[in-house]
Amino acid sequence: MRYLSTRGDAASSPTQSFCDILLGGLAPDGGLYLPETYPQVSRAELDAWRQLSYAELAFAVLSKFIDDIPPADLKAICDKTYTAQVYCHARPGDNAADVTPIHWLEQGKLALQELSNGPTLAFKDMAMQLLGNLFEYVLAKRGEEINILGATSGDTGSAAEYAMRGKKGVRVFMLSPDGKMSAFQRAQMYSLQDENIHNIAVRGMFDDAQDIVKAVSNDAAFKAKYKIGAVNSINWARVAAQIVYYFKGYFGATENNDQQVAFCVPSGNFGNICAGHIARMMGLPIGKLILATNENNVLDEFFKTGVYRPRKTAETFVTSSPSMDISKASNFERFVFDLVGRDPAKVRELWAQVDAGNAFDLRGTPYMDKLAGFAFVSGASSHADRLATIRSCWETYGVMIDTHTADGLKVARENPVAGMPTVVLETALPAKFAETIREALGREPEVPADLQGLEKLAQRVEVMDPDVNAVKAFIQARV
Ligand SMILES: Cc1ncc(COP(=O)(O)O)c(C=O)c1O
Ligand SMILES: N[C@@H](CCOP(=O)(O)O)C(=O)O
Repeated sequence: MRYLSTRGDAASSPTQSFCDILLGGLAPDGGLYLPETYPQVSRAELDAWRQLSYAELAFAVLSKFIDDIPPADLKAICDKTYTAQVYCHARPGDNAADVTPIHWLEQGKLALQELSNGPTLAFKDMAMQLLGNLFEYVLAKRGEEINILGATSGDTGSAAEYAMRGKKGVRVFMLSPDGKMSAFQRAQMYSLQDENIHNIAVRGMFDDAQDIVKAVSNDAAFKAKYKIGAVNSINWARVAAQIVYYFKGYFGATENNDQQVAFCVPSGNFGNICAGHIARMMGLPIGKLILATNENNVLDEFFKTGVYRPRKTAETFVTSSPSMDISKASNFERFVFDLVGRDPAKVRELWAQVDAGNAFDLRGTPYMDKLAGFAFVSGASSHADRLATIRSCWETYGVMIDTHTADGLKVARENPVAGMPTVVLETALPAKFAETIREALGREPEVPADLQGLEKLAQRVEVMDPDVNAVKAFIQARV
C-alpha cells in the first residue's frame, strides 16, 4: 500500500510507504497522507471478521494498510496493544476483553460504544497505544529517534504522553491551550515527570497550537534536523487505527452483515469521523454518519450549508466539552479530497483560502450532489443541551456519560435513522469532566482507582505565547 498527499501531484510528491509516513506525519507539501486507493472488504471477509477478538480484527484491518511490517511482527504489536489489561475501565457488567464493548441504552436501537476504557479515559488511547508500540518497533529497526510535536485540546496530549513515556528514542513536546482544559485533563499531562515528556501551555486555543505544529512541520530543514514527528490525527496511522473500532462496533451492534448501522461521532478535528468515512468507503455497511459538534459548530455548518468557514481564535468558544473546542479541523481536508474526486489541485485551491483565513463555499457546485451521497448528517449542542442530556441519560438508563458523549447523544436523538441501530461513540469518561457532571447531576463521577489523587500531584509545564520560534527554541534546547 502506497500513500499520497491530499495536496501532491504524482510528479512533485512521490508516494510513500506506511512506515515512512508513520515517522513523517504531515506531507512535505503541507497536505495529509491517504492511501492511493481504499482497500475493499469483501462479504466473505466481513463474515470471517465478525468472530474475531479486537486484537485479531486490528491485525486484519491494519494488514490492508500496512505492507512494510512483516505480518508476524504486526500481529505481535496488535496482540500487545489491544488487551483487557490496557483497556481496563469498562463499565461494570461489560466485558473488558471486548476492548470497545457495546453498551445498549435501548436494546437494538441506541447504544454507546465504549472507546474510552484505556489508560487516559478517552478514545485517543485506541490509536495512541498502537502508535507508541509502532514507533518503538520502527525506530528500533531503523536505529533512529523521533521528537514528537503535538497539539491537544485535552485528550490527545495525555494519551500520547502515557503511550510514549519512557519509550526509547522518543521525546514528546505537547502544546496545550493554557487554562482551557479541565482540571483532570491538566493533571493527567502536567503531573508527568518523565524526562522524555515536555508540556507547553500556549496562551491561545487548540487551533493556535495546531497551527504551530503545522508551521514547524512545514519547515523542512528544522523537521529533518530535529526529527520532528506527529501524533495528532494528521498522522495517518492515527486514523488507520481508529478505523478498526468502526468494524468492531458494527459487529457488536448487529447480528449479521446484511444489517446497517448509524454511527454518531462527537467531532472537533474530524479525525474520528474521518475514520468512519473510510470504513464506509471500504465497504462496511454504515447507513449514516451523524456528526455532532458543540458550540464550535464549523463542521455542522458545513454539512448543513456547504460553506466551510473556520473561525479565528477570538471566535472560538471555551465550552464544557473542551476537547471539541476546535474551529479548524485538520482531517476535514482528507474528506474534502474524496469529495472533490481526489483532485489535489482543487484541494490546494480550497486550502489556499483556508490558510489565508477565509472560508470556501461549495454551494452551487456539483460537489453538493456528491456530498449528499456520503451519508453524513449533523447537529450541534450547547452547554444547556449537554447538562440536560447527561441528566436524562442518567435518569433514564442509569448511565453516566461525559460532556462530549452527551453532545453525541443529543445530536443522535435529534437525527433518528429508521431501520438500523445508532451507535454513539463514547469519546471520554465522566471522571475527566467532574465540574460539569456536578453541575448536571449534583454528584461526583467515579474516578478509576489507578487515577485517583491525580489532581493533587505536583505539575510541570512551560507557559508561552503562541510563537513558532519560541517553540522551536524550546525543542532545540532539549534535543
Ligand atoms: C473527548 C473527545 N471527544 C471528541 C473529540 C473530537 O474528535 P475528533 O477531533 O477526532 O473529531 C475529541 C478530540 O479530538 C475528544 O477528545
Ligand atoms: N480533541 C483533541 C484535539 C486533537 O485532535 P487529534 O485527533 O488531531 O489529535 C484533543 O483532545 O487533544
